[in-house]
Amino acid sequence: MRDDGRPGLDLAAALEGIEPGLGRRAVVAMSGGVDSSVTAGLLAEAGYDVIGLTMHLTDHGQDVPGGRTCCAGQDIHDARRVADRLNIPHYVVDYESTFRRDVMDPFADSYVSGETPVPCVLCNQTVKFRDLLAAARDLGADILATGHYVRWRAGAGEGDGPGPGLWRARDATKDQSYFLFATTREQLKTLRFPLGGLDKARTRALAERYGLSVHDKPESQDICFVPDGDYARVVARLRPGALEPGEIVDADGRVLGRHDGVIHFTVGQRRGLGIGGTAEPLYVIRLEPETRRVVVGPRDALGRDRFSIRALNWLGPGAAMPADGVRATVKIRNTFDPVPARVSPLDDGRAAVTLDTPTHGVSPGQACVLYDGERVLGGGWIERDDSRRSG
Ligand SMILES: Nc1ncnc2c1ncn2[C@@H]1O[C@H](COP(=O)(O)OP(=O)(O)OP(=O)(O)O)[C@@H](O)[C@H]1O
Repeated sequence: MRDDGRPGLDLAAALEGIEPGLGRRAVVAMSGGVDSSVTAGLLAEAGYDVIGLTMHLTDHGQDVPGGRTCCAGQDIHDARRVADRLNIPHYVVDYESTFRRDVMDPFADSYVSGETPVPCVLCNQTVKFRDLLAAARDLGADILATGHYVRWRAGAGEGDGPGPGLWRARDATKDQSYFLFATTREQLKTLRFPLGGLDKARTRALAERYGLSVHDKPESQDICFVPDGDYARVVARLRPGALEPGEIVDADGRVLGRHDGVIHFTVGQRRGLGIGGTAEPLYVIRLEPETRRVVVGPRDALGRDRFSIRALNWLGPGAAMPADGVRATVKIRNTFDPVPARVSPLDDGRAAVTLDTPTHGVSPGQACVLYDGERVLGGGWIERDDSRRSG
């Protein structure tokens, strides 16, 4: 493949990791954004017979001024224009009810139960890599590609795990591996992520090179169905009973104030507690939805070095996590740097995580993703620690 000579645009690097298409069929999940549009362009250029699929997921947030919603009218229109420009067929699939059932409802229930969920993982796990993957196979696809920034590599043979694995994106600032930890090996056999070796500037340069109108489209929001960031409003709409008031207490159970619903809080939060006048700043230490209590304390009380995770998905060497556990670096939030830990398997697909040093911000419902350097070893969901209760 040639480089077109523009500064910073190395097409050979962009196509690294993409097997030659040779007329094989690729379905591309096209959101109407620049990333998946360039993914489609790259695969067409690599010789694939490309079909674009856009999922209609929700029109939630349409009423929010300036909000870009996923899969709403404008995005479908953009995806269609890109497909026209690339001269590939494009279809829209309606997954609104499954998105509601498998992503939005669990998102709301998770907040109601005092957790801080990561709906993008659920969306990848269910809507994209279960339903869309099945649709792609029905269309005769050899591969399903998305515009996620993560690197896919075929298994390197013995000792390296039975099948393909995931590595962090070359561009650390765009890396989406945290949101993809739950992808199974079976799904990975068909999935490809052609942007894993690119940075965003190169992706935009490629979009221009392909003449795509979306080349300067703004980045999408963190959570596509909460375009203005007001997740509590979305939860309240889905679960009208969730806005029950309660008490803000310290670790000894002393009442310091009142709140209008645990869904407004997340572990580690400092702002918006509405309890001024304390000697030192207070943080949310724990949420107790059963009693509708928000437990607060000094920053020191936030530090935790042990917790458990559930629904462990293993992508490291071997078929499962070694029985005596692994050393890994673990990311407990997408925005946090990985920290060193020991992770040991428990029963029922759970694992015990022991951090080398206590860390702030361990939050039930968030994903804990395990890495060996750049390689994703897998991950699970952080569980609530029910051994601690306010007095
Ligand atoms: N509604 C959709 N229909 C089809 N595919 C989608 C849709 N939403 C997301 N995807 C796929 O999932 C990938 C990651 O989604 P994410 O919401 O993180 O978008 P993004 O990183 O902003 O990418 P893009 O620029 O393509 O929108 C997209 O690149 C695309 O391949």
